[in-house]
Amino acid sequence: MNAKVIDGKALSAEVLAEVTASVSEIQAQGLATPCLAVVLVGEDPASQVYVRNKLRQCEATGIRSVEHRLAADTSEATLLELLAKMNADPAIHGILVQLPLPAQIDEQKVIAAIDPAKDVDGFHPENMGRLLAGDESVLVPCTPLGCLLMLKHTLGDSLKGKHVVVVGRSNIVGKPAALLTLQQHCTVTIVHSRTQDIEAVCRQADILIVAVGRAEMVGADWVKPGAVVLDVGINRVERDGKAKLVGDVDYAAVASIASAITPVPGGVGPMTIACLLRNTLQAYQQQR
Ligand SMILES: Nc1nc2c(c(=O)[nH]1)N[C@@H](CN(C=O)c1ccc(C(=O)N[C@@H](CCC(=O)O)C(=O)O)cc1)CN2
Repeated sequence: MNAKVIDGKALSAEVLAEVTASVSEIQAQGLATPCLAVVLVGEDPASQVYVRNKLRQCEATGIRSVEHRLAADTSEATLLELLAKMNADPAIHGILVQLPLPAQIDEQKVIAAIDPAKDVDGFHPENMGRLLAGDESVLVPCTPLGCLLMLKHTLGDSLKGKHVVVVGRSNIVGKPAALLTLQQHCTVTIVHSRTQDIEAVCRQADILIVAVGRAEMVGADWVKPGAVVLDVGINRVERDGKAKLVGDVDYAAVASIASAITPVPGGVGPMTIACLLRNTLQAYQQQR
């Protein structure tokens, strides 16, 4: 079998085109423009790239953006003060704090300080709770939402009833990906570093979503022939003396037995940013 490549760049362009059309309509009606505030603390090179791409896509879709770049030694109190100001500003509809944060700042405290209505990352405990309760109007984390859109695009109605195995149990990807696929009537299993015979459990999956942060950990012997594989990992490795980006899945090996697979780069990553802008539009519409 040679897997179909699920093209995240093409699908994210479709999502962004829909956002652009909605923003144009809002502007044509003379309404306020949707606005996203992005906060970056420190100089992490990967975070700088992601933030730059987020701001670029805001511009391309017509969404207004406000950028706050804070020094790496910024105190938690200063960041919380900034968030309180943005929560109170009616011209800002979405707030995003780029993760990871420097060690002196408590990530959970920061996430909890964002107004849930403006939490376009969907990380706030109130939004996580609403997702758990099956509330379909809640803002949900962008990467798992991107995964869901890719699965709907690939499988359509046949997604229902499929056995999804999610590898990884993070709050940002693993747990929400499990809840979103459960909402689509899938049968869901989460596996993690302490799971016994993890390969055997993964081999039962019709759909395998891998988000562990370990380069090429999932080989062909983890995958049932014909399975759909979504690779959320982004790992920078050195191969033959050159820097290379690889996922958590051994792409060449797994593509030979899966029915469909996401590449790295160009798979789930671009969907994350497209879904952020989709969430910003949703937050705007829900605040009106
Ligand atoms: N506040 C948030 N912080 C972080 C999130 C998030 O959703 N919200 N997710 C990740 C980083 N991230 C977005 O912020 C992100 C990661 C990767 C990509 C992407 O497009 N990747 C490309 C490769 C780009 C590269 O060269 O590195 C791809 O896979 O094709 C977009 C967004 C952690 N922090």
